[in-house]
Amino acid sequence: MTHSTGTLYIISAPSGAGKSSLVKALTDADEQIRISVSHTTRAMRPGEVNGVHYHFVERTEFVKMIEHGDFLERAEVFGNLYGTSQSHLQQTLDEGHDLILEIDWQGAEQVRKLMPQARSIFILPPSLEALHQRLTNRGQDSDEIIEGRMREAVSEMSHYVDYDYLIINDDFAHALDDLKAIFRTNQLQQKRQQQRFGKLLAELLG
Ligand SMILES: Nc1nc2c(ncn2[C@@H]2O[C@H](COP(=O)(O)OP(=O)(O)O)[C@@H](O)[C@H]2O)c(=O)[nH]1
Ligand SMILES: Nc1ncnc2c1ncn2[C@@H]1O[C@H](COP(=O)(O)OP(=O)(O)O)[C@@H](O)[C@H]1O
Repeated sequence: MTHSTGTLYIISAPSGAGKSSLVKALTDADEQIRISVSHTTRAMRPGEVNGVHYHFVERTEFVKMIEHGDFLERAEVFGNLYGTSQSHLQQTLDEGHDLILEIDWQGAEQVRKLMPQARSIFILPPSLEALHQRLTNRGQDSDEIIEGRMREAVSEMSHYVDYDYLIINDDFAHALDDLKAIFRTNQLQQKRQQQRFGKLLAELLG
């Protein structure tokens, strides 16, 4: 009997680098990979759905959740609170699903300490100009918000060295192939470990 647990992935990137688009394309192609839905106090964007893109909550509710110890990790980003709730996280992994946390570098530091087996991926844009262009083309944030995100981008990007994998999202299809290869490689490693574990257990049990 082997026990198959999924892998926890942390994915970070400066706002607008293409992290959500890449993760969506990855999970559309592989239904065993799940995305964790964070809680946030930021305002909902047009087209966003509560409970799908985020759990949108008031600051008072978020603070209550902190006090109850509901979060695995949390951080203040661009003046809003974001956090990963503990509920369902371990259950999803135990069911054998890989789970993606799309979180910033501060959250990544907290998760690495708590779950050192997590794999982390950083996504970079090809240039700051391209990043600005993508934030503008996305058409969901005001100029003021875009400028704020551009100011934070360099500081967020300076943390890429702490991650296991680095992807440059220049051509989308290439970046998606890189992302798929990371998951494929880890899934193979996981299978090998399970086979070794099964063999060892069979030997021990005779
Ligand atoms: N620490 C932490 N960061 C998060 C979480 N959810 C989202 N973020 C980060 O918050 C930042 C802003 O997210 P969002 O407002 O959706 O903007 P977007 O990245 O431009 O789509 C992103 O860089 C995310 O990595 C979370 O649960 N925890
Ligand atoms: N490789 C790419 N080339 C051009 N545009 C891209 C690329 N990847 C993503 N985009 C676009 O850039 C914008 C920001 O992408 P998004 O996934 O929302 O970024 P993030 O989640 O990192 O903030 C979106 O409009 C998306 O369609």
